[in-house]
Amino acid sequence: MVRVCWRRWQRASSMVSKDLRWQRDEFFDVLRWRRWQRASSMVLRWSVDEENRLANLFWRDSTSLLDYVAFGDVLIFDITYKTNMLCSWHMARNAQNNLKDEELVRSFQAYLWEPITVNKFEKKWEFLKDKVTTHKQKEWLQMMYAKRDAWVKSCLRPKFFGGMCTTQCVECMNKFVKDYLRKCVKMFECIPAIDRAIARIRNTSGKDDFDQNSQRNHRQNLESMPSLTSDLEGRKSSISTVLVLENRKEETKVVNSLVMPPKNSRMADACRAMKPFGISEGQTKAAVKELLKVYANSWEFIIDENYRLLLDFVLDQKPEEGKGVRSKNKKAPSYDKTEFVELPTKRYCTRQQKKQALSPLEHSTSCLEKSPLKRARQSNVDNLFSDSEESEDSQPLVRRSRRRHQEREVLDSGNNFDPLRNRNTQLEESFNLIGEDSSSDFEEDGLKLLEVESLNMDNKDNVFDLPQFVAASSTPKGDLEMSMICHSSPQSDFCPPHFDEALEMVEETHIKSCRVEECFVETGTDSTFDESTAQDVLASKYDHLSFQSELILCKNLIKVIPHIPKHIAFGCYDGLQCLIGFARKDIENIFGETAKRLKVIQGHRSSKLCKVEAAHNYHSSHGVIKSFVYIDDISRGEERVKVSLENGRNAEDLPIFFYIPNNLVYKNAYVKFSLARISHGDCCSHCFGDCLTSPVPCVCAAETGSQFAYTPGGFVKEKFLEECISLKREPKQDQYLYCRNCPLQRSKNEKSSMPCKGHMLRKFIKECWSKCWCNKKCGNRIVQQSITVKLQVFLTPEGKGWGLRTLEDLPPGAFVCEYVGEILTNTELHERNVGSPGNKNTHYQVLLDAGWGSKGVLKDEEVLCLDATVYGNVARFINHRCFDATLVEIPVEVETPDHHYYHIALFTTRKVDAMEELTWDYGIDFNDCDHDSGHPMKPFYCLCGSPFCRDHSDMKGDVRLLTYVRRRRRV
Ligand SMILES: C[S@@+](CC[C@H](N)C(=O)[O-])C[C@H]1O[C@@H](n2cnc3c(N)ncnc32)[C@H](O)[C@@H]1O
Repeated sequence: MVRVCWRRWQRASSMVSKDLRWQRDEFFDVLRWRRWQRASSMVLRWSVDEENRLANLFWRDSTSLLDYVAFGDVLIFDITYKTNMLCSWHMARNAQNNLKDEELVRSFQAYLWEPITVNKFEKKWEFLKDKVTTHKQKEWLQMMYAKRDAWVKSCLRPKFFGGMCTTQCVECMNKFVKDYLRKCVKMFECIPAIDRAIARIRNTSGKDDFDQNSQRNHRQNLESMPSLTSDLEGRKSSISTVLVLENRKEETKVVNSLVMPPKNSRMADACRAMKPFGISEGQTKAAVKELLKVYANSWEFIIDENYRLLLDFVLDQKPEEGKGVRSKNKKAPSYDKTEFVELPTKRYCTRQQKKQALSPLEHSTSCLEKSPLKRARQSNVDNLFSDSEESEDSQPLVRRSRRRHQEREVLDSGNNFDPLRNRNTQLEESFNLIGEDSSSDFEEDGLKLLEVESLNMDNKDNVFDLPQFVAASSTPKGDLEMSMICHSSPQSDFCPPHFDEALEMVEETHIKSCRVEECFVETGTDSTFDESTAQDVLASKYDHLSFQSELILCKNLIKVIPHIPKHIAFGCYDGLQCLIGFARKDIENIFGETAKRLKVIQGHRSSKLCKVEAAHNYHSSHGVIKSFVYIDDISRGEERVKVSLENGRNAEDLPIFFYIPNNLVYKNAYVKFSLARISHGDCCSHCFGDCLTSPVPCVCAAETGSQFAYTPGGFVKEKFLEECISLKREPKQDQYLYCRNCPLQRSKNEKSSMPCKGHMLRKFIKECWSKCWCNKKCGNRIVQQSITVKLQVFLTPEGKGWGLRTLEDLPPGAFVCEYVGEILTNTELHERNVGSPGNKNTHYQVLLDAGWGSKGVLKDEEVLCLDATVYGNVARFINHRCFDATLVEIPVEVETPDHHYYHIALFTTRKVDAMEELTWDYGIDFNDCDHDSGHPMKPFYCLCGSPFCRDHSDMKGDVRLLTYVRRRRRV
């Protein structure tokens, strides 16, 4: 049986002949005249694109609504029809012809059938490229990628397409509807034509129903009487005279009175049936009375087809006539009639009622909740019901923050392909057009619909505790990550902070330019509840967020927020070193066999966490009890290899910082690498497989004189390494660049800014990356592979604090690690340091000044530096050594050829033995008395021990002595 109901016509404007611009007023005049005069229960929504052409059109009538509630059927027109869009069905077929590799075809087709976000699309595309084995495959995929604008838009999640999310043709329906449309038909001619097609379908399905019913009735009639239907009535009328028919009707009434349920129960049934549509008992009764008058007190027409007549009757009441149809206290929405042709509907119902409306379909409703896609549909049902105004007890859809981001997006004037931005613009347009509260309009994105109670600041204390700690960061790829850690003692009525409020808070304090495209809540608990109880508690707390399906409960705090840097918290407990925040299981993993010998102090009774005496006491050779701290992996799995920490000498305070494997953008830094925004010009389409094996080096090698900087073994080539080292060790005057308007001096805000002190000209390496067509294991991707060397943080004996050493022998030119931290603008760094007493932060700050002076005046947001004080990786432990350091830093471009942002990669300068300390020359001028060199790391008394040490300060000896004494005392 074909049921047709919601009709959504995506890109319907394409039906208008190309040079004919969309004449909106003309169209709506026609609509008003043709349709809206007749059917006041119609709902119409549309949005227009930048050129004022119709982009989306959606309409439904009362029958469609009934059908949708009952069957969920939607008619979608082929959105690829006469557009530049590619049909996914045809694409899938072409993929088979061109790729000729089952796995590759399957991966490609996944794009077509699975809903996806822009970022995920780009990320997944990388994997696809990795599977390419022939040039033909590469060429075809390259072509499809270039044309992605024409097909991926419709795969983007999550648009409501009535259960469909691709550009696939609805072949059977298309074929049917096509017969009703002529070529180059105008829009306003098109709609009646489609209506005719729909009417035909309904008629056919009605006839099918009739035939089926008749057969059944016939059988039933043979057995018993009570199967009188309107169909039977119809048949009677066709074979009887008027008189005979009247007699039959009288007989029918008598039979009805015998077999039909009593009047009261019929009325109650009718009220129950109308309730889901927001029609009150009073309204139903009034309407039934009217109908009974018309139909000579016969209920059969009213009951027929699930009270369809009754529903139509109630809905078709004009507002002024609709006694009781609309509740008195509701105001009519103030539509601009010139824009919005007719009141879209007369249905008003509460969300509660909406839920009830679906109660006959309880089973399917419960399924809806489980599936995001279905939930999207559910939200559209909701919106359909509430299309003109919100009922009193309905909850506003909170979209403040997201909309704010959308506005920003609209302002953003990048020309690159960004379907999401276009979509948002259209949506905003549609809101304006309709001129009603956008929160009650149809949702473009069911998955993101946040049905959140509106925030009542006055009542805040009762609603939630403010988060103890909020951290936000955005990755260079544009993702926003936010972490909140709250106390959750079992006694308190714990409620997680309001999501929207927290988002706003973070936005105010941390983020200026983020886009929230996806909201997933991942949460966990450290409570003593068992997992399922905790799950229930959290689910109930987050119930108002409608996030149930995304709620992920993790067993312990370590995994609470998996994508957020982990805080390695160390502290002192009764004079012993403690690790706080580790689960017992993790401690056991770390300490393995020795865990049994550790004194594990159970932490708060509320916690699975335990405080661990990490100081493993043992007797030294002198009979002194010493403590030994060993941590298996300070990166906690963020790196590919474990990075251990060992403190075998004394109980020095352990470092406190958040381990991050990649740079984070703090606030204003202009580092936005959304994959979707990188243009073709910035990526190398000649790459293929492993670029190092290619006879002709790809464009990425241009930076290093058309030769790759790496050997096939993954080391920096000797010659290039030598050049980098000598640039660093013996810089010549002509190797310095001077800015016309030095940002370092500028940030000091002094009236008479000092001239630039010069920035060293450095050699860059350009690596292939995600957008290139080589595979992930391409030899020209070394820094991106992150750390592969076994490293250990240890306490230096000379008094330099913590240091880093290698646990394996390393050849010259080996990549050790990247210096990772927060990316700040120089102004932000300056502000941060001014606010920190004694400039404590400066120990971990590095400038990204390799390209300064080569271009014109740098804008503030392009003047960048890294701060690893709070967020950093293992490189923050690398100490300085004058001149003959074991490491040299080489700027590496990965995502962008623009030199204002790059990665600081550290490579060995020579062969380094296992257990040898890794050092690099910070480039500090120790003799700069004013500390005005511009280097963010302020000079210290250098204890590098190099024969070429540049620090000739007399104090050095005293510092060494002090350190020695301090250490002796501790021991
Ligand atoms: C990037 S951190 C290196 C890690 C640091 N040692 C720690 O414990 O975290 C830089 C700081 O380490 C210390 N440092 C590094 N190299 C040093 C050296 N050669 N002599 C003395 N102190 C040094 C200085 O305090 C400097 O500000």
